[in-house]
Amino acid sequence: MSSKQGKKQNDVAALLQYAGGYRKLTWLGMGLSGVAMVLGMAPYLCIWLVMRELIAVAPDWTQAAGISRYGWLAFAAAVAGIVVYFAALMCTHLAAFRTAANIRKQGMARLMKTPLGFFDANASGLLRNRLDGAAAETETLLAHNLADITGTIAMFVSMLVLMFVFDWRMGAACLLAAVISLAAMSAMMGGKNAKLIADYQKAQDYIGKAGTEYVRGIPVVKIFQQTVYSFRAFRQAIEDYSTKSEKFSCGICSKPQALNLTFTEAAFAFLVPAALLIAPSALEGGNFAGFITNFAFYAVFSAIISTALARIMFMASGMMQATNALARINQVMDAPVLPVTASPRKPKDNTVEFKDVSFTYDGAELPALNHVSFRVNPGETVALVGPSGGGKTTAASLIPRFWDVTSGTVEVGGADVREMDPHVLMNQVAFVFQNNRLFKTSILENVRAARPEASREEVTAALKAAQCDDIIAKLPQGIDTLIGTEGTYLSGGEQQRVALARAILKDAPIVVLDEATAFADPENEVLIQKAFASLTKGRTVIMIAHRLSTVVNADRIIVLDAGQAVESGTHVELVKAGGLYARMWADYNQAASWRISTEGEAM
Ligand SMILES: Nc1ncnc2c1ncn2[C@@H]1O[C@H](COP(=O)(O)OP(=O)(O)OP(=O)(O)O)[C@@H](O)[C@H]1O
Repeated sequence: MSSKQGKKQNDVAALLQYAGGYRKLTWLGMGLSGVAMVLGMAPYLCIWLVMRELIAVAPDWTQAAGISRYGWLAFAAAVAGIVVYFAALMCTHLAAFRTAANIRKQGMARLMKTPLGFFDANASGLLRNRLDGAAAETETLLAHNLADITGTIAMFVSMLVLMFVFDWRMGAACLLAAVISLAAMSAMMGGKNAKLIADYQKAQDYIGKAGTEYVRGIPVVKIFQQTVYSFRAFRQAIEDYSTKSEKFSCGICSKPQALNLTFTEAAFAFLVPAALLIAPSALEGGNFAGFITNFAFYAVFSAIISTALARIMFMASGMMQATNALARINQVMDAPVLPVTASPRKPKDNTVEFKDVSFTYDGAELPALNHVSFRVNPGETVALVGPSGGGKTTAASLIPRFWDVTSGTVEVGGADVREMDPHVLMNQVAFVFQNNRLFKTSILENVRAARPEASREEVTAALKAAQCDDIIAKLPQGIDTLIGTEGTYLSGGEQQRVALARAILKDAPIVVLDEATAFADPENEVLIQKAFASLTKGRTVIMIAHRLSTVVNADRIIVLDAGQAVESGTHVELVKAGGLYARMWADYNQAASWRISTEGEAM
């Protein structure tokens, strides 16, 4: 057996690992399918027996007493074949459904243990779709193709037996066509063509990805009046696909495919000359009736050769699908896992401390954070400010372990976050980031996601504290309204308030929030500020501040510039110090005064 074939079998075995105890059902299904196929051959044998009897008694057909018995036998075998095949499919389907369910479950479990930062580079929706698609493909493969493998093998073996048992010469003539067809098929799949197939599949994958990117970018194209040609990647993908599919078609579908197609249907073409060669000796030998019986049998039987070959083709494509599905499943199963300590430490209090923290993103040359140290005492509010790209979001992301530090430690309550039980860490800290997603479910369930055991009253109170009364009032079914459907969409500012209600309900002693109100109108902004106040009251707060007006009252301000904490102090201290913060404050005030004067002129 070639190593490639071995690998494909391993792929199937690897997929079956997910079936657990149900694997036995797959084996049973495969066995039954083989039995069904042998039973399916029995009617052909009966046809031969009927023909032999008819020819033996010709022209006095009334003497053919046994033919009805053979007829019933053929009928019984055909019915039994169908029943056994049905049972085989029941077994393989049960195992396939279980396998697909297990793949989905294990994949989701793996993704739950993956550091959150992983999803920045690998969209979670895409991963889920990939897993879902591969699991669905596995279902078809395990439910049908595997059963058909044994069926096809059984069909081939019984076909060979029947071919040689009556007249090996005519059997060999029928088989010759099959051999040529198989050789053409293997030439089609192997050698240079294997590369053509791989290139074609890659191009197909690439066009899919480029297409998705293109559709996502349509709004930008429209806004900036760009032509579709600005989507060079997509055009390139189309061109690449057309070249690869042309090469694929010419390589695969030329000679070998022509041979394959011709000879799958050509058993008869070899049978007739073979019969003409054998006929004289049959006449001389005095067994012409036997010869005619055999010829008639092979003429009928040759039809199933093309069926058998078609099944082999399906089998090969099923194996390819298995390899493909497994590769996609492995992408999810091989996702990195957040290391979890065996003996976790408990936080003593609600302090957050960065001790000489450095962090470099995978593949980046420069660190996003460079030896940063600061401490936030329980109940304090500390604001992270600084120019764009300074490292504010990165610093905040290290607290929930979106990523782990490259060096130094991030501590919560005196415990290194890497040494804490992730559940304890998550219960200790509430996070409100800019892209807080709301689920396509009711407002009630969206908020309750923070604490599933919370009562309806608690959710309502959290929504009230997050200034969501106006949102609830305008929704047809109040907090039970499904959002994201039938026109019940929330604006960016409204979504942020619902996300704040979620964080308020969580009632964690430490809050990390990204104060982004860029998309909120003035009315929404006031409400968001009030919601922030409810959320942060009495808690340890680390706030990523984009607008300096919100940090004036912070207990401390850390200025991050190019990954370094360049200044630290209160607003008054930092303005007095005359450094980067003072310049940012001056710029901010100037911008604010420009806004006031232009608004004044407009009026
Ligand atoms: N996922 C990522 N992979 C690689 N580099 C990243 C990633 N996210 C951020 N960076 C880089 O890390 C540096 C710090 O980025 P960060 O988002 O923390 O800055 P920021 O101060 O929050 O900026 P802003 O105010 O614009 O949100 C930047 O140079 C940025 O390009």
